[in-house]
Amino acid sequence: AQEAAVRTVLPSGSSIPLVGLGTWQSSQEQELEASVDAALEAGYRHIDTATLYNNEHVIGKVLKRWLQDGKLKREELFVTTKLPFFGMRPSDVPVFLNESLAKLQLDYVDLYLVHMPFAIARDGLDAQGHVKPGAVDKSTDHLAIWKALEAEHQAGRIKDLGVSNFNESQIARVLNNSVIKPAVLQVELHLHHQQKPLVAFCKQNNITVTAYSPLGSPGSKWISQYSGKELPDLLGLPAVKEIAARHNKTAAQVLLHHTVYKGIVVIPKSSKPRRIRENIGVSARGPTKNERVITVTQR
Ligand SMILES: NC(=O)C1=CN([C@@H]2O[C@H](COP(=O)(O)OP(=O)(O)OC[C@H]3O[C@@H](n4cnc5c(N)ncnc54)[C@H](OP(=O)(O)O)[C@@H]3O)[C@@H](O)[C@H]2O)C=CC1
Ligand SMILES: CCCCCC/C=C/C=O
Repeated sequence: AQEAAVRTVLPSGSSIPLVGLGTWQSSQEQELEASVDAALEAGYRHIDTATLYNNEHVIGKVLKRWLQDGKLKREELFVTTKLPFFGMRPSDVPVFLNESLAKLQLDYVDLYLVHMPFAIARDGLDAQGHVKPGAVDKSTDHLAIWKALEAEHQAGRIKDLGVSNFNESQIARVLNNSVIKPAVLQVELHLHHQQKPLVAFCKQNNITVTAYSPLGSPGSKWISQYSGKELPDLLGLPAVKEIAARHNKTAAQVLLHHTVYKGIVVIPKSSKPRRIRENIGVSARGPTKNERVITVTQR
């Protein structure tokens, strides 16, 4: 819980805790309620959600209870949610933000991300989660959406703005044509996909990076489905297990530490209280002279 207090400051002056709770694929209500409770008990103050996850109402219910009971102050919390790819028109921004705030039972979110750089029609995904032919809306205008987001920031309903799954040129275009700069980039990032050039670009531009799928999203097929590349079981890698044994840590803690010590935020998802506690038990300090850093070729 001590490490949970480690935060990185964003341009607005707010600060984002380096370890947050991921909640994608956590839609089973009772299980998610217990997970958020366990996370808050363990010292998490950063929760990552999205319109797409269909679970903001559950998170809101737990947060309201903690806030009402006086166990938590709003300013201690850091809540991120995201504009869905079926809401990529400027006029959609207030609609989806209102919906998120109502479900989360909050007056503002700490961070609002454009979830994906592309847009699809509301009914654009098939039952397998694939984009239906013709469903991509090529008229999406990132700058027009950004202006609508800036208006919400101005109105005090969003503290910081950011993007997710954007590449360098997409981020640069927003950077060069905005008043409120993107504070955070959330991307897939883990031992086998360290995103070094993108991280360096973000650092140069004062953008904090958040690593999603920091454990490699074990058990989920979505990374291989969209990238076309199979990820090994990162938790089972011999080097990771060896380091874990040497430091009396778990494999998950080794993977998270490898990202967090570089100042990159991690948002591991778990529905298991024991793992939720384990995942926040990582140190943000860098390696000492005698410690070996794992070097892995990017895929
Ligand atoms: N912006 C974007 O486009 C995306 C954002 N995200 C965000 O990032 C979060 C994390 O990414 P996600 O893809 O969920 O993947 P993670 O890398 O966080 O892996 C989650 C999986 O790891 C398991 N797990 C968690 N902790 C441990 C542990 N200590 N030991 C062993 N297994 C563990 C979980 O199982 P169990 O629950 O059973 O413990 C779950 O199956 C998401 O929940 C979401 O908030 C994710 C993908 C895309
Ligand atoms: C076009 C399909 C995209 C799948 C979205 C997966 C999102 C995951 C979590 O944020």
